[in-house]
Amino acid sequence: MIKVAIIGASGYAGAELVSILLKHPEVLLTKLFVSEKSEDKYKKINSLYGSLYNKTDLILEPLPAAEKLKDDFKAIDAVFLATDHKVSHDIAPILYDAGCAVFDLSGAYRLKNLSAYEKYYGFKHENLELLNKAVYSLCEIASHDAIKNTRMLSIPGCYTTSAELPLIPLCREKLLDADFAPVINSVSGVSGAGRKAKLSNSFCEVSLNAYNIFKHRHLPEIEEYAGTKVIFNPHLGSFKRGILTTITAKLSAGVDASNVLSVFLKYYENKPLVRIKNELPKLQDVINQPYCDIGFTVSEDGYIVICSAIDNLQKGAAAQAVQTLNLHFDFNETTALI
Ligand SMILES: NC(=O)C1=CN([C@@H]2O[C@H](COP(=O)(O)OP(=O)(O)OC[C@H]3O[C@@H](n4cnc5c(N)ncnc54)[C@H](OP(=O)(O)O)[C@@H]3O)[C@@H](O)[C@H]2O)C=CC1
Ligand SMILES: CC(=O)N[C@@H](CCC(=O)OP(=O)(O)O)C(=O)O
Repeated sequence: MIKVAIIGASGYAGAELVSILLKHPEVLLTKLFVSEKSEDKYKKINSLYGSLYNKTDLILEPLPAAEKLKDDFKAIDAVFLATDHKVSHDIAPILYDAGCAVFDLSGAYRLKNLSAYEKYYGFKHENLELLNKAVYSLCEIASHDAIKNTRMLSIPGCYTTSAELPLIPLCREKLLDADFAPVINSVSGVSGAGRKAKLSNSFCEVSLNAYNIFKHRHLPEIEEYAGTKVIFNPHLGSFKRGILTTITAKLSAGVDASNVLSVFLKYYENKPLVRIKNELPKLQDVINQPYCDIGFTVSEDGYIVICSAIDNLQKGAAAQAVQTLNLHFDFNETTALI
């Protein structure tokens, strides 16, 4: 059994982690943390999330101050950071030095392109040594040896997971016309914005609208890992969870639907959490599930439209983080997930 802690456990991604990890036979969920000044400190997590009633009595503890953090985490094998990017940026090195395997769900350790942190995240990255150790854990694509051999695991973004799983194979195998930047339209449920109340996420304000076009922080992440310029159009939808992504691209000359299917099967046939479908995927098939469903259609004149569907809190966050933990500790990849 490994001892596991979650920082940011009262948030949407953190609570999803609790729910998954309670089912994990190799994990002893030991500690849950919120910020030092949290309104929820010392509450039971099951008082915030009724679905956890009778499943755990764990309490949300205030995170100790930085000076104490290293000693307090020496007995912990793995820690999940379900915290804001800057919080993760600041505390990950301390937890790493305490000897923990660190699974960071934020964007703080995803990009190797340093200038993107200032432009898209609004802070200068100051932990370059740890950033160099971080492995970007898109589990179906990343090297499993790399995931095993580092203790700094950076979990991909939610929109990016839904875009990169279809795009990376097609870009790597040069099936897409490089002169035509793929256009990615994604619609996310409101839980993607986190649990804290904000006017833009309140019931009467949420509609269906695009936002942050050309400046969303997942744009540099998709471009870095798919290796292509893209146009990324995120949308907020009036539903709780899930992301449906529709990608329009132009195929390279001579490429047809059978070539696309062969490449998807080459990458994903033996990957239990990516399902290649012969129809366009639906959100309802992946909600509360750890899967990414992918389907596509090709026009007679060589364009392709690919759709992917994930649950933002599962394959887009907590399930992918647990999948990474499973690979890191050599457990079965889907333990506690399916
Ligand atoms: N929601 C989603 O779909 C996805 C989220 N992510 C990423 O996961 C992370 C968490 O997201 P999400 O769950 O939505 O966010 P929430 O806002 O729902 O939760 C944030 C959590 O962090 C805690 N927290 C805030 N400040 C601190 C601090 N200084 N120290 C310790 N804990 C703190 C909050 O509790 P309190 O404020 O009470 O202290 C809360 O538990 C973010 O980096 C996000 O970008 C990634 C993929 C998808
Ligand atoms: C609907 C909504 O607001 N979604 C969030 C993205 C989800 C998220 O948490 O971003 P990371 O995956 O980078 O951590 C946003 O656009 O900022």
